[in-house]
Amino acid sequence: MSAATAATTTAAAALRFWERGRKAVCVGRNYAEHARELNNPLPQEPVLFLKPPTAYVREQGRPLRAPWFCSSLHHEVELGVVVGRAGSCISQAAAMEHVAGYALCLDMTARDTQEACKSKGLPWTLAKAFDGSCPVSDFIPKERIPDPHDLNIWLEVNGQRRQDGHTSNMIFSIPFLINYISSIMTLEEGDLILTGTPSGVAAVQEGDELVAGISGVVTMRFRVAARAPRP
Ligand SMILES: CC(=O)CC(=O)C(=O)O
Ligand SMILES: [Mg+2]
Repeated sequence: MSAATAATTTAAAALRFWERGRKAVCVGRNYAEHARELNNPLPQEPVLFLKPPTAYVREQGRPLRAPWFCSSLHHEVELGVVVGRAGSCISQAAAMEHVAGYALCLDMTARDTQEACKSKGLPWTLAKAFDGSCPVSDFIPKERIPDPHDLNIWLEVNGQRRQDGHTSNMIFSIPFLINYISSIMTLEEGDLILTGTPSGVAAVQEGDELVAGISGVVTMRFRVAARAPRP
């Protein structure tokens, strides 16, 4: 790809990716220590699920809250990869050319609902895809992160560090994930790939303050509100 095309790609995706109505493709169990803490087997292939665009929440927007059916809302801090150029069946060699940048993300999870779904062999949609289930940071242009596999990602609840991971510990690398995902569904400009959470996931309560960061790059802050009322 020419330098001019690359610049155009990055500029286009730097427009508010969370407002573009694109999907979030999420990877589960991509850190061994997290798979172990939930007694899950290590994956042989990436575990994928989706969040709709209505999952996105911005830092200055509404607070986080559990959906009405959930009594155990968990935080999962994750590195997000913002797609800058559409493609399907993207090779690993070309994968990074399709990346416009990054975002810090929280894969908020209705853990009790997820456990119930797992035990019944049902998909995780209720547990993962509810409104507001994906708080995101500002867009981080690709140039600010020379190596996305060399980042410390962390999360604190009320000033106490709960998650402290390093992206070098991902089981499946970003090029592998882009190749794998795009062999199943077309990746479009503005899509977000959540690359999985390190260990330390736990429940949040009403009134908690969550602060998360990529060391040296970005921090973001969210407040937890009361659970949504049953409609
Ligand atoms: C067990 C999970 O919720 C998987 C997941 O989302 C992850 O990040 O790992
Ligand atoms: Mg996750």
